[in-house]
Amino acid sequence: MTDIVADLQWRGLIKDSTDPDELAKHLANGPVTFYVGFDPTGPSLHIGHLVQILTARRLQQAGHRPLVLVGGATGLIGDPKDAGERTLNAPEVVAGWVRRLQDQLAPFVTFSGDLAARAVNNLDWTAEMSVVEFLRDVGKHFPVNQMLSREIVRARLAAGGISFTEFSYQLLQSNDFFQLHRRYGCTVQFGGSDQWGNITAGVDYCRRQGAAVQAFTTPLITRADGTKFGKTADGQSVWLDPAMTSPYAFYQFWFNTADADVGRYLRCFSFRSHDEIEELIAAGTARPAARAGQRALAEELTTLVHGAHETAQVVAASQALFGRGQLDGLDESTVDAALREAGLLEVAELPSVATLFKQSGLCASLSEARRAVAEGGAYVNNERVADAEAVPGPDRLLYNRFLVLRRGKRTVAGVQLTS
Ligand SMILES: N[C@@H](Cc1ccc(O)cc1)C(=O)O
Repeated sequence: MTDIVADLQWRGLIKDSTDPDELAKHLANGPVTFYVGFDPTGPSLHIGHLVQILTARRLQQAGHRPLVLVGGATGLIGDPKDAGERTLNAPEVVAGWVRRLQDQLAPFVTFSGDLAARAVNNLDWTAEMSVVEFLRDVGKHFPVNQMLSREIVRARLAAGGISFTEFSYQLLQSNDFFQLHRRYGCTVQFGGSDQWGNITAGVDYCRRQGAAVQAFTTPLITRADGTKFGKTADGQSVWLDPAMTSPYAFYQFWFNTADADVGRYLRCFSFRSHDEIEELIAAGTARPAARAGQRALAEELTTLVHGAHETAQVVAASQALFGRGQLDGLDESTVDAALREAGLLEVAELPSVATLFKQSGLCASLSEARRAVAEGGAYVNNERVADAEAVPGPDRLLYNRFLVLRRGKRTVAGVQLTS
């Protein structure tokens, strides 16, 4: 067995733990069944969940058995958050999200072999519990004064209050840990650092009933410049669902990682060896402009989440857009996503090249556009434009609707003919 705790520590993936030495010993002693839970609060997981998803994958690769929980019950209740009371979602909606999240999580772990993962849903043991059972068997173990001292509860009380529903959430998550211990011998729970309160409540609850369990959290991923991790340049969340965030945008998100962050992100997200990561970091320090670390990170994560074909497409598209490859070989969906990311001008009829360069924002005025053409720095579909007044013919359109405009080496925009 590899020393997974040392590896996780090297990668900066352990924030809190019940006891790091005990945890290391426990995980060194043979296969351990562990769990991590996700609540269905929407139709897709996002990049903020990736740390937990990949930590589960790492633990399985290190010889442990994952229980991947999607909270069909807890998703109906809502984990209290700073922003205030959540609105309850309809049970059918939550059930649909449970299925989507289960499908989304499945590719990251293996469901066969000795260490086969298991998908679990806390609705299976929560729905059947009666109120009397809940209050007698679970509630009796939870001192309200301790629950009140939790940071999130204090914050919510100070900000006006919290419903009994959300206040009770931690009892459900605690009961999950105990149920998974009883049913499958689960002895470790981990989650994001915001889960430490729920997780320690569960550890206490299990231990009171004689179950020897341990837990840890992964840290919140931060950016060196203080802005929130997980948003694209234009402030959109980065979702794992390709219909919500295109693989192209997903790739660009990683590719745009700041030099100050890339070393930390490689450790935390990449499955490369420590040596390979150190080499990429050293290469980045020597030649930051080559963005070797960013490229490696973007390729690896896009492949993990969207597969090799999509990754090859987005890499080809990001090169082709900037004149370093063929536009012809790209899938229509990739062209669409890439141009949307670059900025897409929609027109009902094609005007002159100069007008396109102005309307797309690549040039500030028609005279600037004419100058760009005269200087040989204006391209349509990677072909240098000779005549600023010429109107591109329909034969120039990719997939009968797109044009790629480029000014110089770096600035690209798309045109879509909408008629
Ligand atoms: N509370 C977790 C999800 C979760 C739900 C149930 C559990 O047993 C564990 C985790 C979250 O909001 O992210």
